[in-house]
Amino acid sequence: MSVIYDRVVLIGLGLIAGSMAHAMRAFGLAGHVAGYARSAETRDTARRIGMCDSIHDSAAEAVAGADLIVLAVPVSAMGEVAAQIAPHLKPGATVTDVGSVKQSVVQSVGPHLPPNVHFIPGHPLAGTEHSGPLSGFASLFQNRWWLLTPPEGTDQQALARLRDLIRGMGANIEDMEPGHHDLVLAVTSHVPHLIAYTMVGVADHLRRVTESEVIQYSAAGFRDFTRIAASDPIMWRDVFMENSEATLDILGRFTEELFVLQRAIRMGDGPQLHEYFTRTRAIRRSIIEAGQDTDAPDFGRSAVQPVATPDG
Ligand SMILES: NC(=O)c1ccc[n+]([C@@H]2O[C@H](COP(=O)([O-])OP(=O)(O)OC[C@H]3O[C@@H](n4cnc5c(N)ncnc54)[C@H](O)[C@@H]3O)[C@@H](O)[C@H]2O)c1
Ligand SMILES: O=C(O)C(=O)C[C@]1(C(=O)O)C=C[C@@H](O)C=C1
Repeated sequence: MSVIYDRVVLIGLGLIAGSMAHAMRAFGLAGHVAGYARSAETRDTARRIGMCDSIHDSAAEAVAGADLIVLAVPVSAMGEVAAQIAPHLKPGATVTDVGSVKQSVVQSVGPHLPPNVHFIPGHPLAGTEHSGPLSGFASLFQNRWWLLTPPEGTDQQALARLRDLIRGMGANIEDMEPGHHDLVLAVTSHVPHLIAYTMVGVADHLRRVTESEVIQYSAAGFRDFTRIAASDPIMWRDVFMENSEATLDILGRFTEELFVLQRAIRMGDGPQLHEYFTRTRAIRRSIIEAGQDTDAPDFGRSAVQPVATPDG
């Protein structure tokens, strides 16, 4: 593949920036990848593993002469970082971010940036429960969505170039309005994480009653929850602080549904439970058929299993 940007700088050197660095280098998408993180320990680790072509001790030095600047820090730190780099940006450069929330990033970053740079916010829908400079890997974005929220009047050339880079890392792109992004992600990512955190919290309380049983007999469903609930506490604190409105909206709907199921169980209403679970199973199938769950076994893509009747 050909070089899309001569000089890219990654601010924040964790899972997402590390994965971008590995992908850009593996696919030859950037002439030079520079990096900066606030903590000296993170910078040292990034140097040791050769994550980037150069690691800098100040954000100002890192962004000097860069064609693309990627903000890959927790959402609450985006505004502060934008203020630090703003006076040092090259005219005509593009600034993007990878934050999991978009409205608050647009509000906190946009006002700091000079009018002669292009700001195109983004969000790769790809991640793991791991964080930090050692957690990145080049294939993270393969066949994943990368949402962009370009403001009205965005320079089309700058946008096309950023899209080329993202496609070059293996992702598929969709444009969205920031408010809509935050609502969709509240449903598909933020509230599911909150539910996982809660369920593991419940089990932790129970563990004190049942001693080690929760761990010893941990079933696959619960283990999936523990993986999600092991995600970075700073990142997720920020997601809920910065996307509180959509999260509370979806959480309200979730609670209503939970009460419906709770009542069906209390009333012994098997048909209602069966009808509900049949609907949700169809959703899982459509995700697999759309190729969005790369971990799922192949049967989901090639054949549709018969739906069991209430009698089995
Ligand atoms: N982890 C995921 O699954 C995932 C997926 C998509 C998007 N995101 C978003 O990507 C961003 C980064 O997440 P991550 O998982 O790579 O996090 P991470 O914890 O792995 O890395 C964050 C990095 O930012 C640095 N940092 C923190 N505050 C800073 C500051 N003020 N100045 C400079 N550096 C600072 C940290 O030292 C660390 O190197 C977040 O906004 C997150 O919402 C995460
Ligand atoms: O796979 C995971 O571990 C993730 O949680 C990744 C995940 C998600 O799918 O919810 C988490 C947060 C993001 O902003 C994007 C992706």
